[in-house]
Amino acid sequence: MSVVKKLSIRGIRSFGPDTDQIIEFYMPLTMIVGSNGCGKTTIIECLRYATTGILPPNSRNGQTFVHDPKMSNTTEVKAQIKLRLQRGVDMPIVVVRSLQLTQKKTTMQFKALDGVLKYGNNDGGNTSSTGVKCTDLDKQLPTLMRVSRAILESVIFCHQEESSWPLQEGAVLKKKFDDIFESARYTKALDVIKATRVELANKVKDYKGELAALTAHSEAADALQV
Ligand SMILES: Nc1ncnc2c1ncn2[C@@H]1O[C@H](COP(=O)(O)OP(=O)(O)OP(=O)(O)O)[C@@H](O)[C@H]1O
Repeated sequence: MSVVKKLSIRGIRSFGPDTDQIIEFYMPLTMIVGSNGCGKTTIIECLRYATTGILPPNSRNGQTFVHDPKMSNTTEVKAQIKLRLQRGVDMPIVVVRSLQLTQKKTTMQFKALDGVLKYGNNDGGNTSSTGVKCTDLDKQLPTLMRVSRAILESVIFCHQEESSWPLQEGAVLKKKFDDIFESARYTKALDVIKATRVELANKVKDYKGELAALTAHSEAADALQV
């Protein structure tokens, strides 16, 4: 099981780009309470983005996820989300994701920069990697947390705008459940098991043939010696 310990947000939505805002999470429950627009949803969005790399819906590919540069009278905002998790008794996982929003002449340019990943190993050692590609972080985090990306996306850190997916039409619902239960992986694993069984059965057949031939040779050799 993985536990969320600490989240630091800088330059996301209404969280300004000049200071890190730190949220600590406590066992067994942390309640986030605040007035409308104070940033509760942003906290969930940051947790989801940090663990899966999935941007919030309707965020114009990240452009409205990062703090608006105009609000800080600047042309560029560098944002950072830093998340500390705890896996097992004493195995920390730290992920740092950096984002950048630049005001060009007529457009805004959003960039997700390479991140940082640190985690403790079973043998007591530590792995620390900087400049990790976002796509690699997206794959590694769910594996390290031992939670599938689909469950992080649609269940644990489900965005409020997407939370009615259980009421959607059959095909959409089936796709969601297939993703959550990783049915594609299960079907693939079954195919691999079936193919391996056939391959091993053929090998057994060959070995049996070889054994029969060797036994016959051995009996012939014994007969010659007598
Ligand atoms: N790109 C942005 N730059 C700066 N501020 C932003 C940006 N996008 C959203 N905001 C502001 O961030 C806040 C978003 O807050 P959020 O939706 O997280 O609040 P909330 O506490 O969940 O509110 P509610 O209780 O209404 O759901 C709003 O005040 C919004 O105006």
